[in-house]
Amino acid sequence: MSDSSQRLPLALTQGDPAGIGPDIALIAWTKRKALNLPAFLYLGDPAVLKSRARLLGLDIPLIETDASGAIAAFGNALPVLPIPVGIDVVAGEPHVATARSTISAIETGVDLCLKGEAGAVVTNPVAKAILYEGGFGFPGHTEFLASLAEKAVGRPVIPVMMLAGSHLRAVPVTIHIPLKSVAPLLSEDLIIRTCRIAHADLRDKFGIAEPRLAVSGLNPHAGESGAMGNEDEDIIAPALTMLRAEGIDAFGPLPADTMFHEEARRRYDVAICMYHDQALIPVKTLDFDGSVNVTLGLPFVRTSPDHGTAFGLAGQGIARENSLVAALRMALDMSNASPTPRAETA
Ligand SMILES: NC(=O)C1=CN([C@@H]2O[C@H](COP(=O)(O)OP(=O)(O)OC[C@H]3O[C@@H](n4cnc5c(N)ncnc54)[C@H](O)[C@@H]3O)[C@@H](O)[C@H]2O)C=CC1
Ligand SMILES: NCC(=O)COP(=O)(O)O
Repeated sequence: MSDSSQRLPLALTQGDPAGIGPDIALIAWTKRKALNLPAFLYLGDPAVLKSRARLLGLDIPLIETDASGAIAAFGNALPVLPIPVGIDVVAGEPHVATARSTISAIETGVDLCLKGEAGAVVTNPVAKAILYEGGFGFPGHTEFLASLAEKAVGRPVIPVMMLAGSHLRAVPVTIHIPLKSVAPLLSEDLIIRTCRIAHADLRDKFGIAEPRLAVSGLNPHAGESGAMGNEDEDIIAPALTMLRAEGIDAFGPLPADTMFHEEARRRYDVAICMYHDQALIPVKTLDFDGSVNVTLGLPFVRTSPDHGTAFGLAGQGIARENSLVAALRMALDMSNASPTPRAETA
């Protein structure tokens, strides 16, 4: 079964219950022995799991428990901390009525981490538009988790999204904003803070003694000496000068089109990119099934599969569990690297 040294279960949120979160949680559990999976506690509605298991033709025992019972139960049953969704969920048909339960699962996962009852929170995908319709006031998990962390530790928390796969780690400096808002939002300060957090977490949670940061430009050819835009020279380059003065190995701004080929990737540990697609396209193209979305800068560990809700696959038996498995493994490794929730020590 799971790593015998695992002290705390991982808290796995249900995500959007109409998406593939329940499917991949069930499938991962069936492979727990073969994959030597870390034990997890599913936070969500057992009725949704049962009906999804029926659709997938799986006979899976569930056990309702709190975090304290999850590791012992995991070998024989899928441990669930019940969070009812309140309606009959149809696989592949998202409904705004489930938003409260989706959010509540995330809050519960964070709470368990901060109380030292779970080693990490692993989030299944949510449909952002459904949550917005339900009144959710954050672009995604990343910013919501930071807000929950801020309340717990009583100081500002800057979350940094990193997508990590077998070929590439990449961080978008700006995340879920319209492309037209990227340039106005970029600042030396934002780039410096993002790079500092990526550097610190790669060192402390990923065991990279001296992380090398390759920083992209914003414009084609990193601005071509100002002919194709000024942000590269006026904002990114000065930020890198400042970071190097602090002893951080950050270089660039690099033309983004030539920094992701195989030989270029050997020169760095993480690519710092200026916007969402600049970072996520190469990661998902190189390793869609094996990459993980991890939030750096938090006082607890959070990972997630790199993919979304894939509503068209829910209940069909064709969703692959690989990215969730990678997220569970990474969560355990990271929580072993920083076993004490920082809220307790703040
Ligand atoms: N962490 C999160 O909560 C994330 C949530 N999303 C949300 O997911 C929703 C759908 O987004 P899309 O852009 O369509 O991305 P998506 O990742 O759900 O789907 C993209 C393509 O990959 C396939 N796919 C995704 N996961 C798969 C898996 N495990 N096995 C096999 N095939 C898989 C889908 O069928 C589709 O063809 C959106 O509402 C978005 O906001 C997207 C990314 C991350
Ligand atoms: N494109 C990545 C994504 O949507 C995940 O965002 P988050 O919910 O982890 O903030």
